[in-house]
Amino acid sequence: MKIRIFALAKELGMDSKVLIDECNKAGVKLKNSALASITPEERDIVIDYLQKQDQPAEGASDQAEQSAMAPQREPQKMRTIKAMTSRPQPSRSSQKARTEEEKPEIEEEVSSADVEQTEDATEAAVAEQTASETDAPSQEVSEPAATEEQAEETPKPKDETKPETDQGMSREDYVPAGGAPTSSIREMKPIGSPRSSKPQSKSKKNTALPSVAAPPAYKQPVIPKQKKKEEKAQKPEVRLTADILEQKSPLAAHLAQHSEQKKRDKDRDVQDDDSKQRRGSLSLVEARKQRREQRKEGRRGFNTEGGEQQDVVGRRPRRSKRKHDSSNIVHKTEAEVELPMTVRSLSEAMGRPAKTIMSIMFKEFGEMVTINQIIEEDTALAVAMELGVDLTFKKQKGALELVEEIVEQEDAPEDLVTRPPIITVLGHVDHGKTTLVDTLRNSKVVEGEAGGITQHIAAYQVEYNGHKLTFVDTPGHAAFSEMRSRGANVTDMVVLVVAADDGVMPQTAESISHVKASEVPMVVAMNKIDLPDINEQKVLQELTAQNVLPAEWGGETEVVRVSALKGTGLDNLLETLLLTAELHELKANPNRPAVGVCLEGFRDEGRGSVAWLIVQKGTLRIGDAVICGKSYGYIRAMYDDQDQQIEEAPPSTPIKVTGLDSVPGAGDHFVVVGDIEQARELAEERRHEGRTDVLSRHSGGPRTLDDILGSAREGAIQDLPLIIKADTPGSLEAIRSEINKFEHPEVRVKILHEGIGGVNESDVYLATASNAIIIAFHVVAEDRAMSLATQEDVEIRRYSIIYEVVDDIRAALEGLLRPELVQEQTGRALVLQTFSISRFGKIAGCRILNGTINRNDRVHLIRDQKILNQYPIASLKREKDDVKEVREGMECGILLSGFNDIKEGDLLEAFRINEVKRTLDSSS
Ligand SMILES: Nc1nc2c(ncn2[C@@H]2O[C@H](COP(=O)(O)OP(=O)(O)OP(=O)(O)O)[C@@H](O)[C@H]2O)c(=O)[nH]1
Repeated sequence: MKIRIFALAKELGMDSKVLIDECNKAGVKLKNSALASITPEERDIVIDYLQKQDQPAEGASDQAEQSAMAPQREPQKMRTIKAMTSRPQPSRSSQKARTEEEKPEIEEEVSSADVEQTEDATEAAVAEQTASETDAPSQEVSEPAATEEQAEETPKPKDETKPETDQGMSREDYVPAGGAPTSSIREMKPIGSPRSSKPQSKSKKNTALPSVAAPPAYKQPVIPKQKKKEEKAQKPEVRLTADILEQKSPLAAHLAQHSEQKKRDKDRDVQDDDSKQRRGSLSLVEARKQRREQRKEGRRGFNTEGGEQQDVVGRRPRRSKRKHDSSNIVHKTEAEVELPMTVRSLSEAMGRPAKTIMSIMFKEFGEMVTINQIIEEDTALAVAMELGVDLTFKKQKGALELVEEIVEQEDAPEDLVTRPPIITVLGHVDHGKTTLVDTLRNSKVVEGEAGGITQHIAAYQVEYNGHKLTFVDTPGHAAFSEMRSRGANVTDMVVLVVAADDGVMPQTAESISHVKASEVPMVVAMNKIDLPDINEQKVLQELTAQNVLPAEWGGETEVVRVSALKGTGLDNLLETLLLTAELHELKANPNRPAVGVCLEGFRDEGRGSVAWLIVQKGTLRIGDAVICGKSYGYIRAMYDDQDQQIEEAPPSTPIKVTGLDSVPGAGDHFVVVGDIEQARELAEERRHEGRTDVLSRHSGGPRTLDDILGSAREGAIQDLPLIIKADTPGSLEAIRSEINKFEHPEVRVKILHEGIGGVNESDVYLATASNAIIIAFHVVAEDRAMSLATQEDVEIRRYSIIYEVVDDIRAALEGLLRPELVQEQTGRALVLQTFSISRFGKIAGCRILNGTINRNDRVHLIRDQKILNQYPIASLKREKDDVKEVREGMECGILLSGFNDIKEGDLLEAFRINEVKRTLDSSS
């Protein structure tokens, strides 16, 4: 095979002309053309020549190089290669251990050895080289003889010759693949034979490179190892045996359902296809008929089979295109809206579109409002009037109202259990109230008091025959009424202490008035019966004079003789009290958050703020969060009336507690709330508002004559409570006799207390507690009473002429009478025609026959001369406009509220209701 010069030059990295020159020098005569060709033998000669020129000392290796450069030979001839004996023989084991990296060293050894190059050997080397590249590992494993080893390695020294060949190299002739400059002489290989990359690595070591920039370090591309595929989660082996399927397991059921559904779908598809096919062949009329039938069937199926909707072929039930069903819109004539209100909430409350409200507000007030804008009550009222709606406001409950609600919350009858009675002891000073309580509880309270006069309310519990009784000792009846005036009406019954030696005294009389006003049962304890020279009958007489008729004289009041000092008759008193309590069935629910009253509050040096409380409902426990008036806190410690620490206090238990942040006032209610934060908020709200605690104050009843009249109009009061103080018994008698002349079944004067002398604090307290007014005839009020009256908003009316008193009382009583309601006819209208409008109802087209019809009037519906009923007017229109009034001769549209069966020829008789004031003389 001829070898072209240009190919050889390329192989050797030489210029073709240079190679031709070299060939000529080596004795191989050639034409001066790159296309000239040489035989392989000639090529070997040339190469040999070139090598000798470059490396004269390494002549031995030239032959090896030549053999490496040798063209293809048949591989079977490789066994004829002669091994060089001078070459150091590597041990078998070391050879085996050699790796690819070690090979260059071996090649060096080989190259330095004298190799006897023969033609056969050259051929064999080429063949071996080919084999080594195609199956390199096999070389190392199979090296039967030294000759073979040499044959393997003979191609490698070829790189040693590179520097020589590089000398004549030009860049134009050879640019190695990949652009990296290389000076290695390429070995001659048969066409198509793979090249070995091994010698190239070696060439870098020994070749003299042209002075060009260092090639970039070549990095063997790292082929990412293929990630080991994650093994799929092993699925449990589920075998659906016939048994399982038959057992109707959920899976079996699902599969059955699924297959059934599939089958059904398939069938339907087939049907559809059939119908499509059929449709194609049917005429239009027939097809329509068929579709109609199918729809009918579908509807039937839908209606009857319900759940089997998938079988239905018919069309879905048509939905209404309207967003809102206008028939559902309710146009109210009365509405209640919660404050604060927005246009939206007002619209919802009245059942009118927000747009309408906004347009009214724009027209009437020139206000542009949005749907979420908060509007004032007045504005809302005006809008409501415009729309013919009677609007009321519902105010959101404040925290205080919520507490009040807790206080007044009624318990279910089944939750109630009997509780001890709370008994207040009243009476004149020094008649023995404290001694009585003290003897009952066997302690020495009296001795501890300053001057022996009760300064504070105190409460104690007494046990008798297994029943508990709670006694409240007050400094006097004023305190009792004061408590009552604060709404802290803890007393279930009263023990009126009357000293047998003293009889009924002014404060006794006042106490009686207070008790009567409070309407609690009373038991009289005739005390000091141990004293000599007492007149029991006289005491009974005086009681009777105060309208307290003793039971022994046929009255209702039990009078028990006792000696508080000696302890005489106390059993009898306790029994009487228990019996009275039993009669009144005093019960409370112990299982609810505690509610009660503060009897007294004070600051204790050791314990801080201490409140003397009495539990009315529920059970108070240590740790409860409490609000009491404007004070709040946790119940830190609790003491009973013996000053013993206790953990909880059921209903009717008097206790002293610590833990409140400040000292609460007497009469303040306490309430257990959810947590301390809530208690704090409530207390702060009260303090912030600066208002007197709604719980500790009066219930907000009327205090003046005008108030009384005002509340009377609401039907709240039918009694006129009076306290009459006069200068003389004669004046008192005259006033009483005049007042008693007023007799009316609906109203009456109720004299709570009458007395000679100026108005005192007791009177004011009584008036406060009973919402009474005080008549002061020819007398004035004491300074303290006056200031108290101002403080408590109690009216003290001063008179000097008896007829003025009578006239005012008459006016007050007449004010208490509910006004008479009189109907006034305003106009009549005849129904000419009716129109049914789905959004509103039936509208009567009317003509006004006489008078006027107002939007706020009510209407009698008259049909065939019979009044069917009366209805308010929901809407009054002239043409399309809402109007307030329609006059005689006009036509209008009337919509009645609550009646939708109006007919032509009906007569509408409009009327309004007027309130006419009544007098005591007029018949009711
Ligand atoms: N002989 C006699 N003296 C009594 C009796 N009860 C009370 N006393 C005396 O009457 C005086 C007044 O008794 P108190 O118990 O302080 O009377 P009070 O009604 O509580 O007085 P104030 O606390 O001021 O309202 C004391 O000196 C008692 O010893 C009794 O049954 N017989």
